[in-house]
Amino acid sequence: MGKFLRSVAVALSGIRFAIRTQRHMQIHCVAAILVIGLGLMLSLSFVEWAILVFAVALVISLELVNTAIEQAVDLASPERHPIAKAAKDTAAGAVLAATFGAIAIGVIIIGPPLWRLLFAL
Ligand SMILES: Nc1ncnc2c1ncn2[C@@H]1O[C@H](COP(=O)(O)OP(=O)(O)OP(=O)(O)O)[C@@H](O)[C@H]1O
Repeated sequence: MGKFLRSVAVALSGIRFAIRTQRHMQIHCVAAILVIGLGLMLSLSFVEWAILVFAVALVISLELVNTAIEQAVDLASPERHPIAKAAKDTAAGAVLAATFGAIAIGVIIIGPPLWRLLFAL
């Protein structure tokens, strides 16, 4: 296997690890599938797709980084420590901030056409 393919394979195994072990990652993936399904139903514009895909990718990427930080902290500090807590809480905060942004983007982009579809206005 070439160097590039090996890098892709290890990155995919990291994603699989996060999906297998992190409940929040599973929730983000289900939400991403729902958003993409709704987007296909509502025939969004290219710009709307670009913004939605970016928002979804940002949340999933930050959840992966959060998982990496949790693993590294557990390895470096299996005992409880205020700095370990700060590292984990801050990483979780990054995911939360991106999730709020993605929800806002989803409501702004998907809300109006979904409303029209459901209530035929
Ligand atoms: N070594 C530690 N020292 C101090 N506080 C910790 C430590 N490990 C975890 N915590 C605290 O417990 C919280 C939960 O940590 P945990 O490792 O269970 O991750 P989590 O937030 O439950 O992530 P997930 O459920 O997505 O795996 C952390 O956000 C932190 O506040």
